[in-house]
Amino acid sequence: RVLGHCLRAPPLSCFPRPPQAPPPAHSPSCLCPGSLCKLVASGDEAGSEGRCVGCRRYRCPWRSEASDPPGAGIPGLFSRVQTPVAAGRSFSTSPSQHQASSPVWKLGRLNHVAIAVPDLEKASSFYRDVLGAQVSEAVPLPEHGVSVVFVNLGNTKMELLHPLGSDSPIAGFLQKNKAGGMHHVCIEVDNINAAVMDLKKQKIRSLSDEAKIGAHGKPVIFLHPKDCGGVLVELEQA
Ligand SMILES: C[C@@H](C(=O)O)C(=O)SCCNC(=O)CCNC(=O)[C@H](O)C(C)(C)COP(=O)(O)OP(=O)(O)OC[C@H]1O[C@@H](n2cnc3c(N)ncnc32)[C@H](O)[C@@H]1OP(=O)(O)O
Repeated sequence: RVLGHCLRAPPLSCFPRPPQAPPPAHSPSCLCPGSLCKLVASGDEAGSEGRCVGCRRYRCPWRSEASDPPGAGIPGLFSRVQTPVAAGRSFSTSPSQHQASSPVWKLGRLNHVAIAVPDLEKASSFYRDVLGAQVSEAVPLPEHGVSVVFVNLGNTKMELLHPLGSDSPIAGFLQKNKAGGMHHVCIEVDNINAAVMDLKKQKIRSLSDEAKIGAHGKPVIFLHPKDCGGVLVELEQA
């Protein structure tokens, strides 16, 4: 029910399939038949918006690639012109809706989930020694007022944040949340400047005038949690 997940199967079980799997056969967990995909590809099906009705993928293995929209199928990037989830569920998007907004930037993969921690060594030890994750050394980032430890999870990362310096944003957070807790999520975008301009038009406030270089050496910008459903969102240039 989430963009990129199969509607008819447990999430993530539809695609990608194992590399060795023969593509044409129907996956046991995906009920997407080739005929549906062809209808979608030719634009005959209401709500197609260029995606497979069955598995919701632009690059459904059962459909022709001829009608993929620009940018579709780039690993990890979702088109900005995709239908909101609610409309997608009802398959009601018309082609004219699809063309209404130009895709100036695209949302990508989840880069990391950041956790504010009162004790960096204790938190590192939990992820490394108890959960068995691969954990980095602590990295000081004075320009952000934090020390950071990265926990590698394979498909994404966690970022353990501890205050550094006197005016760290994490210090205030930990005053309110003594045991620590989830601080922000970081999502990649393919064009951070276009994203910030577009979001500004939509009255989503950025927390700095321009992007700064973040923990991975790439431009990042934070969006106000009050404009993002109560979640502090960091955008990072992919
Ligand atoms: C290295 C880099 C990277 O990953 O690349 C990083 O992570 S740097 C990570 C550290 N850097 C940042 O966080 C930079 C962006 N953050 C900020 O500018 C600030 O921390 C704000 C998010 C604006 C919060 O500012 P401040 O603490 O001064 O204000 P405040 O405590 O009064 O909070 C204002 C309202 O926002 C809420 N609020 C505060 N922090 C929040 C958070 N992390 N998640 C969700 N809501 C949050 C508060 O509960 C409050 O709501 P109520 O009014 O309802 O009580």
